[in-house]
Amino acid sequence: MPDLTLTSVAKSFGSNAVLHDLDLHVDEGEFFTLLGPSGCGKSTTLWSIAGLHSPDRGTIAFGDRVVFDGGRIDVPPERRNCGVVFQSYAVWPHLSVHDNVGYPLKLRRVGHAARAARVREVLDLVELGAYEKRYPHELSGGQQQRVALARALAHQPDLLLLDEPFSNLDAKLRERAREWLRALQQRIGVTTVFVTHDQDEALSMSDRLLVMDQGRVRQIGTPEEVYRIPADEFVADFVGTVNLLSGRASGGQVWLAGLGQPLTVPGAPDGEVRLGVRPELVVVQPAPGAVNTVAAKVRSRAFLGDHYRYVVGLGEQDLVVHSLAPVEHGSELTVEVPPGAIRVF
Ligand SMILES: Nc1ncnc2c1ncn2[C@@H]1O[C@H](COP(=O)(O)OP(=O)(O)OP(=O)(O)O)[C@@H](O)[C@H]1O
Repeated sequence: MPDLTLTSVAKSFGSNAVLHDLDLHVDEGEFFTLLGPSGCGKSTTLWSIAGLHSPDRGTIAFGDRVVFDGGRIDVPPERRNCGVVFQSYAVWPHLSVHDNVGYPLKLRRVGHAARAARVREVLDLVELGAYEKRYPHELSGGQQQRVALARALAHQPDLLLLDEPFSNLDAKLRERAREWLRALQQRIGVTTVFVTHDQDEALSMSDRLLVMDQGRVRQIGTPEEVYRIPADEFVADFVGTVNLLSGRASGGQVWLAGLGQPLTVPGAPDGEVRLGVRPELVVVQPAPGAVNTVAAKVRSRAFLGDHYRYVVGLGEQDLVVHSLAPVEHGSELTVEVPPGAIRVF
């Protein structure tokens, strides 16, 4: 399986500049996710890799095979050897499961016997071995989506490209489909680029992910890196929930408006600062002697099954806190904002 490299890829549609000199590298066999809000350019990136869009500039290479280089090289999609699955599975309604999956092989003039054997092999891989003779309307949404995946894998693609493949599935099915697809990808080891705007999907499935905003890379990292050490406010806010607090720093102490005591924030540069704090890292009812303990009033409380979500007043700002500890609405409590839980932006 080749790796994938995009260098300075730029793309505009008319006056709308969609990709700005995008650089990315996907390792061999890696599950790499493009994550970002609607319209940020994820699909345009994926389509450029597949050869369905021609960028204005830049290079795209699969291993050492350059498939796009400015105006000089532009290998057509059918010769890039990608397997692509779109949001709408686009299985052909008039073809049986067998013929849908065998179609890319037929295009490549694979003989009848070899084709039938490979179709059986990939249908077994996606656990649809018993459905070969059925037609798409006789399958559930999840099964149709697996037919689309089998079709994308039939010709042993160099790269698997998935554009929001789960968005038509309901929440429960989507969760199962994630685990199943990730396990399958690991088993066959195909280099995969996955597009989603769903942070849970990106965090739970990826080896690494790229957070994108308006056609630019905000951060590339493992799920843990992106969640725990977000590069900026945008990433912190887009991936997970974060409290963004404004304050004034002086000598490693940050004063928040309306709070009668500073928070200790080692390394905070003097002047106006923005702090990011994950709700689950705030401690309710801290141990005696803890640093950064403050009195806070519970402004709202919601029970979410596996934890409570509180909004507490921290000076003039709100702080969202996730905790297992039951506390009454309106009560005064002490919370701890550990220095290690604070990111300075
Ligand atoms: N064929 C096209 N012609 C003109 N503009 C396009 C075309 N395809 C995409 N765009 C524009 O490019 C921008 C990026 O679109 P793209 O589909 O890549 O975003 P996305 O991040 O995949 O969004 P979504 O999650 O909604 O699919 C949008 O402003 C979109 O309107």
